[in-house]
Amino acid sequence: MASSKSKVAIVGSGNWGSVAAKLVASNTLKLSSFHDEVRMWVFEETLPSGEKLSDVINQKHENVKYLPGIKLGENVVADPDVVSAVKDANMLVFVTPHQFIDGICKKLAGNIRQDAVGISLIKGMDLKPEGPNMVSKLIKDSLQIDCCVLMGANIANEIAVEQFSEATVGYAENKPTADEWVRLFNTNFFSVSAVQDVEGVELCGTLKNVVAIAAGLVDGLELGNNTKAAIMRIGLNEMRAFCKMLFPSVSDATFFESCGVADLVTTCLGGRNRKCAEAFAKNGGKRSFDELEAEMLQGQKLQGALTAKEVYIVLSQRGCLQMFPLFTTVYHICSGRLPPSDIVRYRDHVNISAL
Ligand SMILES: NC(=O)C1=CN([C@@H]2O[C@H](COP(=O)(O)OP(=O)(O)OC[C@H]3O[C@@H](n4cnc5c(N)ncnc54)[C@H](O)[C@@H]3O)[C@@H](O)[C@H]2O)C=CC1
Ligand SMILES: O=C(CO)COP(=O)(O)O
Repeated sequence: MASSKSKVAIVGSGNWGSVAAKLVASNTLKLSSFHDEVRMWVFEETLPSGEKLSDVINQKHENVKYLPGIKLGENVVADPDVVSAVKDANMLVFVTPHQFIDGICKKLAGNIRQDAVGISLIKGMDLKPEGPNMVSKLIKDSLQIDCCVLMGANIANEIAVEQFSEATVGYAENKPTADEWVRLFNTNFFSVSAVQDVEGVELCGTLKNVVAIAAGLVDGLELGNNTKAAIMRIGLNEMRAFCKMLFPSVSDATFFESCGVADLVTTCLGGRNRKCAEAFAKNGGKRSFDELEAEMLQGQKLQGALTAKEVYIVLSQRGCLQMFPLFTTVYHICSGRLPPSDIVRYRDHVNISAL
C-alpha cells in the first residue's frame, strides 16, 4: 500500500538552502506525517580537495562550502541530479538564487509527482520580454502546481545557530496547504505564520534587496544612522508603491509581517547585499558588484544588483521611473552611471534616460 506520509525535497543547497534543509529535516523526524528523509538537490561542484560537494555533504552531513560548521542532520541526503532529488517528493521547497530558477523548472517540468505542491524561498523576480513574473508564478505555471512563498527576516547564518526569528508564508487560496508548510518549517526558534497575500509577501522579499544596496552605500560612505533610516523609510514607501502598481490587491498589513519591515531592517543591517554595497561605495564604484560578489561571498550570490536592474526595466517599460527615484538611483549607481555618493541625491535623478 502506498504511504500517505509526505516526502520533502529541497531544490537548492546554498547558504539559505542548507539552513532550510536543516530546519525541515529536524521537523520531519519529529512529525509522524512526514517521511524522515529530506532529499536536497546540490548544484554539483568540485571542492579544492578534489572531492564532489554532494559526496562530502553525505559523508559529513555538513555543507562545507555554503554552511560550514553546521550539521544538517543525517536524514538530509544530497543528490546532484535535480530530477532524481524530487522524483519521490510531494512537497518541493525551492531555494536557489533567482537567476537559475527558470532553467531548473525547465528540467523539472513533467518529472514531478502529480500530487506535488511547492513553496518558494527565493527572493527575486523573473523578467520576461512580456513583463515581470513572480518566481512562485513561474514555478506554478511551468510545473502546474500550487506554489506558496516563505519570506522573512531570515539571515541564514543566524537561523543555523537557532537564534530566534520569524517568517511569513504567503498563499493565494489554499489555506490547508499553507498550514502544512507552516507545520513543516515552524520550530521553537523559527516562528512561522501564514497570510493570504502571496504577491505581497514575495515582492517584499524581492524588493528589500534593492533597498539593502542603498543602505550599504550609505554605510560605505559613512553617512550615519539618520541617513540610513531615511533611506530605509523611503525604500519601504517605494516597495509599497511598486507592489500596489503590479498587484493592487497587496495588503498594507503584509508590510508589518516578518516579510515586510522586519526583513528590510535585518537585510539593511546585516545582509550580503548591504555588505557588498558598502565595499562598492568604499571603492568609489570602481569595482563591480560581480567582482565584489566573487571576492567576498565564496560562491554565494547577490540578488540586489540584478533585482535593481530588473525593477528598473519594469519601471522604464511602464513609464513610471519618476515615481521611484530611490530604486532608479540604485540601479544607476550599480551600473556605474552615477557615483555611490549620489544615493542621497536620489531626487535629482528621476529623469535620466535608459542606458
Ligand atoms: N542566505 C540568506 O541569508 C538568505 C537567502 N535568501 C534567498 O534564498 C535564495 C537562495 O539563496 P542561498 O541559498 O543563500 O544561495 P547562495 O547565495 O548561497 O547561492 C549559491 C548557490 O547557488 C548555486 N549555484 C551556482 N551556480 C548555479 C547554477 N548555474 N545553477 C544552479 N545553481 C547554481 C550554488 O551551487 C549554491 O547552492 C536567494 O533568492 C536569496 O535571496 C532568503 C533568505 C535568507
Ligand atoms: O534575505 C535575507 C535575509 O532575510 C538575506 O539577505 P542578503 O541576501 O542580503 O544576505
